[in-house]
Amino acid sequence: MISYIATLLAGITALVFLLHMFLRLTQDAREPPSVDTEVPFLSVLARIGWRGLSYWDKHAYVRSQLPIFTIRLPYFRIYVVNSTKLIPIVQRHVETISFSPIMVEMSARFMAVSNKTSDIIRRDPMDDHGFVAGVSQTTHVDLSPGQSLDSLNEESVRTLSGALESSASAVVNMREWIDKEITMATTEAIYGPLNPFRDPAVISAWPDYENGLAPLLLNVLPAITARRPAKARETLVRAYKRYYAQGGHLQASPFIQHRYEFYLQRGVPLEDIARIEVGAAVGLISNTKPATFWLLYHVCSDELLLNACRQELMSNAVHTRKHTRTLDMTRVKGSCPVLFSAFKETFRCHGVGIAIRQVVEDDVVDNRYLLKRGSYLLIPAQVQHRQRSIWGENVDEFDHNRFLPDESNRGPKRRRNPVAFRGFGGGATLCPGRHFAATEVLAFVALAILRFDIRPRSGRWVMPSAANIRLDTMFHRLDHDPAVTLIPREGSTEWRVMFSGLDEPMRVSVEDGIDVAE
Ligand code: HEM
Repeated sequence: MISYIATLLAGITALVFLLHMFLRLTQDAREPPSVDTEVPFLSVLARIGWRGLSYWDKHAYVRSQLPIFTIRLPYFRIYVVNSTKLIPIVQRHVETISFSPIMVEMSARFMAVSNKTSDIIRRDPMDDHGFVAGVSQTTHVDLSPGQSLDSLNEESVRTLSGALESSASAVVNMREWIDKEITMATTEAIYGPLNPFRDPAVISAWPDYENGLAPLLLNVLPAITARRPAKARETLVRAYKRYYAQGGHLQASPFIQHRYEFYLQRGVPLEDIARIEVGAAVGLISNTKPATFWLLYHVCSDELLLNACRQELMSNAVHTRKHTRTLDMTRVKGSCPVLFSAFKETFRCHGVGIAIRQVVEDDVVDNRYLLKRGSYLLIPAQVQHRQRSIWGENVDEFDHNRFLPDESNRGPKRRRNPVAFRGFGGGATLCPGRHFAATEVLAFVALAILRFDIRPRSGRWVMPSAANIRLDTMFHRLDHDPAVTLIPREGSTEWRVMFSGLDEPMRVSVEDGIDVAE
């Protein structure tokens, strides 16, 4: 028995020694240092298996304060960028560190397009005239400040305002309520009168699809691991095919029309246009819903913040005429600093997106770190959002005043590094939907708190836990859905919405000049 154990221990020691040798031989000294190498390749696998996606930000960051480090896995490397200084540098290497190859891979897996379309998507992935770059350009144009974005904003806010009209109290599950209204407001604005989300089959298939994105993306034994989401996806694809066949896109927003023309010019068949757009719908609605939930939760659960938001909305953004009140969304966006500060703090505390890129060619960043071709590179937003050196000692608290402009005039403004705010990502893949999403989130919360007292059924607000971070989400997902009572505040008042100024960008990223003064 003793000799058996001794042999086993000797075998394990030899294996660990060999793995260390292999690691040393294959890791270039100029590469970022590798971490979690007690047993090379295996200890990191065990930790990822144990902690899931929270490994990338929580564990890897806590273990290592390195500006950038390497995770060695059996077949590939992952570089994780921690340093705020390195982020803009890495983001400038668009030719060599790119999202395009990942986009190509993802479209084949989770949209399940035909081989023909897969080939079209794969064409020139790194070229400005390639498919991936082309869709991105079209999307950015129609979602940037201008006429197209104005009409999307007006339509979605109008739908929200209609949906939140009520003169009687109601009990709702808060997440379910927000999910439904945000989904309908967004999709009505985007898809127009033949919106596929008017179909109850689409509404009921959506959660299975959205909750199953990770298994669809991973594509390991999909018949077993992704059966439900794949079935839900087919229901959605059928509805989208009907939408295009009936000419729904001809009455839709320029965003949909231009994307449709782009696909047609590239020779994508109708079935696959439907598949691509079902995939794109995730970006349209899946992050706006939890963002709205968390902002409304924080505003309603803090009496001081609630009163401050109501007061500034009433003073700065609401016109009253007899029994009619009009909420001016341009003023909500530009003249309600407390609500806007709470909005950004919500993104700082709950924004958990992990930007993922592939290294397309060997490259050296910041004149010192060698990144090897074929590796992946991650920029976890949570690492930035929890930097004590940037956000201060109260980094772990929700401080709704954190982003208030400095009105104290006590000398020159101290500015925090705005790169550390990554609620909408940054660089070449900065979220093009940020102006639209921000307008919608603020509109929902403003209308909800002006029209209702929102009280938790349990008697007190309890912060929902959101332990699970998932591959497919940019925001904390809730583990349970709190029940609340909506009590109308002014029964006889008629509410309207308007935009007194159009073409207004939202300053929600470093690229927009976000204000993060202290
Ligand atoms: C609160 C809501 C939203 C959040 C938190 C959010 C967050 C993000 C983030 C973090 C990225 C960057 C991903 C990366 O760098 O890898 C991104 C990209 C993107 N988002 Fe959003 N987003 C939201 C709403 C929207 C909406 C409403 C749309 C469309 C109308 C949209 C469309 C996109 C697209 C198309 C990209 C990819 C951009 C590219 O590759 O060029 N997003 N989003």
